[in-house]
Amino acid sequence: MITNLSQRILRARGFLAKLWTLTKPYWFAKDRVDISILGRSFGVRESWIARSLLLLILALNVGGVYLSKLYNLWNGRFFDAIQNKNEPVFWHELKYWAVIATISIVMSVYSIWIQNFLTIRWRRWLTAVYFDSWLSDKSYYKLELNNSGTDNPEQRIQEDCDLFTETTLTLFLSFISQIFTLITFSIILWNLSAGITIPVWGGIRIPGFMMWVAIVYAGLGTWLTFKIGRPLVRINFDLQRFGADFRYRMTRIRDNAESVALYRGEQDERSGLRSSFSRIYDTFWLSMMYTKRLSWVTQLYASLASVFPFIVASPGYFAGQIQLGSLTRTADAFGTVQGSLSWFIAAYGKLAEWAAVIDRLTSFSDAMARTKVNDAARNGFEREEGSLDEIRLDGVDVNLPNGAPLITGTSMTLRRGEGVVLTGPSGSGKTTLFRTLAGLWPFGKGRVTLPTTGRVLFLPQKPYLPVGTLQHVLCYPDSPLDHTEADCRAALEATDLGHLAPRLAEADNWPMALSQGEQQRIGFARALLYRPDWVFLDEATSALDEKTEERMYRTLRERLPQAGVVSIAHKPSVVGFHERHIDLSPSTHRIRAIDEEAPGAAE
Ligand SMILES: Nc1ncnc2c1ncn2[C@@H]1O[C@H](COP(=O)(O)OP(=O)(O)OP(=O)(O)O)[C@@H](O)[C@H]1O
Repeated sequence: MITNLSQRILRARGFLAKLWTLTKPYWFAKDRVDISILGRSFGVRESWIARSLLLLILALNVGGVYLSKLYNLWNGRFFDAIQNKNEPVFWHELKYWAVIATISIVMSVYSIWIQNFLTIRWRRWLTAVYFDSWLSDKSYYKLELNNSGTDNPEQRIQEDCDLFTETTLTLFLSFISQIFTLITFSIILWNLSAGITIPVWGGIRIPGFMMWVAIVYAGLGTWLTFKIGRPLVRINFDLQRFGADFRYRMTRIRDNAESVALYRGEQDERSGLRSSFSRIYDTFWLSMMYTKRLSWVTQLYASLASVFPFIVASPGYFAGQIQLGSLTRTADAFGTVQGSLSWFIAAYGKLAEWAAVIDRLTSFSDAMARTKVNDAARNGFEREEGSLDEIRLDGVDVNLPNGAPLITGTSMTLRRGEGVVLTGPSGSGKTTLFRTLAGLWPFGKGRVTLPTTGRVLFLPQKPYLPVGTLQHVLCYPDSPLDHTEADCRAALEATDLGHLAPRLAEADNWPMALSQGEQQRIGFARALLYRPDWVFLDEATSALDEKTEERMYRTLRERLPQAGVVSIAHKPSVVGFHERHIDLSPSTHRIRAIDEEAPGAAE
């Protein structure tokens, strides 16, 4: 479903096609949700709920237009009563007004409430589509690896999904309601125009005269707005992007607070933040300039609109052709028709922002879809499904993204239950070989045979500690509910972290609260809980003293005797904890694997 959306957006050409591909799936979504009515629960399609809510809002809007029509008629009666000094009718009409106003207020309040309810449902759905797509097939990783040019996915998922759903509904509903208004009031204005004669050449009568004036007036305003305001679309796009970049810089500082503090990097960060904000500042200036130009037009247009119908219709009034009530009704109807025809002008700012949001969301989907397509096409490795007990590399070349060779012609067999250590100079490609085994690295060729079943755990030098309680951190990537508190305590004890056991239920900023060595031992504790069939350790004991390192490896091997243990290490001490040693060292201009125990296995 998710990938489908991205693929469809990728194929869609043109703004409207992209808009439709982005909008349609929710309104036809097959997902079912439970709703509870009078204590009974029903499973209903999300799309049916969405359509029903939309219909309800439309019905309220049509009701609102009908009330405006009643108000227009009331306007005529009310001002005629004033002109005729008819006090009883005046008070009667005021009571009538109070009823219309009350109904109108109740309808508006509920229309807004239901619209908000629909917006948050749609936003929840779309946001889930985006974060599912971002998390699936490791897109979040590949987008960064491929340097896809997609900036700040988190902003697109959080802010753009919000803006898209809210603005689409607001614009659509206001557009539809303006169409209803336009039809209703065009008829009124057309009929009222019948009484108006243009005082030239002895008086000319043009059917629907005021209606034509409104069309010309609104057409002129729309054309001017479009001409002047067009650059605002691009400017809004940039403003959102620069805002997200600025926020991201600060997030990086927070995430690396300790390093920045130790380096005393505040000066550099400050100038980075300044220069990042200066882009926002400069772009905002541009936005101000165009908004000012646009405001000249829209303000003049709006001001003129309030007196314009009086000016055009006044000759009829002064000539005694129409009453004061008809004049005010004509002005009201003209204002409403012209207001509907000027929808584009009023909505221009929002439309510009909306176009930018659609562009950002669709380009994000494009990038995800492309990553998935390209990854499949570019991945030169032949991946074969093997038994749980063996991992094999046959004639594997690992390249850099630019195609330069990193490891060439490597063949090796890793067996479950055995410990293998990979060593080699810094930059020789050890971590990249791990990435290849994890299916993250697409650049290269050769046959990689991996088990399809079983559990695999990678322990990097700096383990990832998610936000949450210590138990959550410890159990990751399992759920904290998958392991009992007693198991977690035992895992902590086994990895010399017993002092943390009382804090299992505590939520803290764990990357800050734990030392590097403690974080690495959390990795080992995880392995004990996760019980993988294969464990890959990438310098996972670099921060540990030799004794602790030995204890960790011994515990790991004793507690998980069936697991294949594959380590990358620079420290010579680690070699002794493994049965085999593979050296990834440069030989002439190439880097190749030498399997010490099975020299024939290496090319
Ligand atoms: N995403 C990437 N894009 C471009 N080059 C990369 C990327 N990742 C790694 N490299 C390059 O690949 C080479 C091997 O990196 P790798 O991390 O595999 O080395 P390593 O042997 O694990 O090094 P170390 O022992 O220092 O950790 C390095 O020259 C590195 O710059």
